[in-house]
Amino acid sequence: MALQHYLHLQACKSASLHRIYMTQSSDSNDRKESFQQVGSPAVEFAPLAATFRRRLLVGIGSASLVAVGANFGGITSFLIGLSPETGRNLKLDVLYPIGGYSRCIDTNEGFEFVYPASWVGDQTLLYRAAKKTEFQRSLDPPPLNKVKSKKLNINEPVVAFGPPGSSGELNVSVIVSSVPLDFSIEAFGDAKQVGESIVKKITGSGGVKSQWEVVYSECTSTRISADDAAIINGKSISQDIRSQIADQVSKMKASIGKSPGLAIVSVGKRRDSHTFIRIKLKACDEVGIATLIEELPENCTEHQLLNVVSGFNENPLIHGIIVQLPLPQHVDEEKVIDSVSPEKDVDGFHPLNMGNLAMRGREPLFIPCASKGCIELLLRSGVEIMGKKRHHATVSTVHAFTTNPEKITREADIVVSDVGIPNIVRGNWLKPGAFVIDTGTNRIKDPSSRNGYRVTGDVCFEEATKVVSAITPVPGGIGPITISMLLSNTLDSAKRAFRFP
Ligand SMILES: Nc1nc2c(c(=O)[nH]1)N[C@@H](CN(C=O)c1ccc(C(=O)N[C@@H](CCC(=O)O)C(=O)O)cc1)CN2
Repeated sequence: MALQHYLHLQACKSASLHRIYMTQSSDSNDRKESFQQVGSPAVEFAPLAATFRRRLLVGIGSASLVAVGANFGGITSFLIGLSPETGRNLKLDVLYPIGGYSRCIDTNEGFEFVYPASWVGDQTLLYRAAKKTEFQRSLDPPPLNKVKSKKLNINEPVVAFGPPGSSGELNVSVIVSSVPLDFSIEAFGDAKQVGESIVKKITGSGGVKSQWEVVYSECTSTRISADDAAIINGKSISQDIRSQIADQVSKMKASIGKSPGLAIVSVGKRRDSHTFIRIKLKACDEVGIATLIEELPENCTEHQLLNVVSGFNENPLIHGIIVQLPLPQHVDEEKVIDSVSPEKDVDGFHPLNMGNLAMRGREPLFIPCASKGCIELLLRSGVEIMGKKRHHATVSTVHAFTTNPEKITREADIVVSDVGIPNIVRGNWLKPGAFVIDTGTNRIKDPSSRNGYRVTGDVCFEEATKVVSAITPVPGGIGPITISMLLSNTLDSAKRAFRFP
């Protein structure tokens, strides 16, 4: 959450107005850096900095961002003529100048201010603002590999205004800046005092008050949700991983003329299993991993299934084998998993690999894809996994018979959910600032969607984003990263088989 302050201020010349500096950060790193701005109010107010972040918005000036308003047959100007103060309170100056001043309101950035009505805005900034608004209103889906847009220069104003034809020597600009969570502009005095001290600072006129006069000043505070959780873009992370894998696969092919091969065994007609298999086949294709698929009917015998696995175990073109789970009731899942060669067990489910993963000082040939994906995501996100088991962490497991699961979950810095029940993990189960990985893939009825259902995770996303620092969405979070780990395991297996570095 963030706190916004609006300072509405009209400065009456005669000294030149210089800039009021504010900075708007586009991501959390910027937010931290914005306190470094030398000479800005953010720096001036930095001693108030505590642990959290808020935004300070201070504004004067501006023109053309204001929507062109009508005079409604003279009614507006009539009302304003009766009482300029009432007109200002009603914000009619957005539409029609009052006493030579107009009002600019930017609901996106959360600021508003009044400015000399004759002034004009900086065209480049206006163009950029218009483009941003257009993008936000667009119904087109965002690009798949959306890169967070960063402002080129953190010191750059959001809007800047000056007299027409001038070259900026007299101007008012607005830069939106981070301030500490406990920041309060009221601590600097009432609206008039704050206005005066800012004008004093920017005009450099110290106590020589004869050069200027604050004619109108107002402070308001509004909470805005600027510090919601980071939503991890699993698709984009998985694309990075996949392009590295594709590079290595093509190097392998160029160097030894061989490619990794993955075999998939599917039993029955489960719709979700078929979706997952399709996703896996497509991903293999993208990176150059060859695939073989064996589809068995729901009523196949265990013996038939074991024979298929055995064939793939012997096949030198195959470096990875997965039997899509779950299997039908009449098939012994344990026997099937045990039948996969540990050297080709790219799911990492074979007891030898599981056992080695669990035992200290042992190295499994493969780590299960979802677990490996979680570690990969945490490492790539710069999350320190201190105290963990393999990574020196303390791990607590909550299951169906755990009493008070919310209490245990609330103590965790990293939460990985794999329950299979939509929204079971509520916002109040989570520690503020936690990193949440939601591996649940639950289909819930949704008549408004094309398939009649939609996929959702185990975590109540809307509640969680208000509490945690980062969360993986479903779909598009850990799922695609898990698939990338399957590709990575298959490549590793082929490298081992070919003794390829
Ligand atoms: N042999 C295996 N069977 C199963 C495994 C497994 O690892 N090995 N895990 C799960 C399902 N699973 C992999 O097979 C899997 C789950 C989810 C995704 C995924 O990418 N999900 C998408 C959404 C997909 C959708 O729209 O339905 C996402 O989260 O973005 C991939 C694989 C059970 N069986």
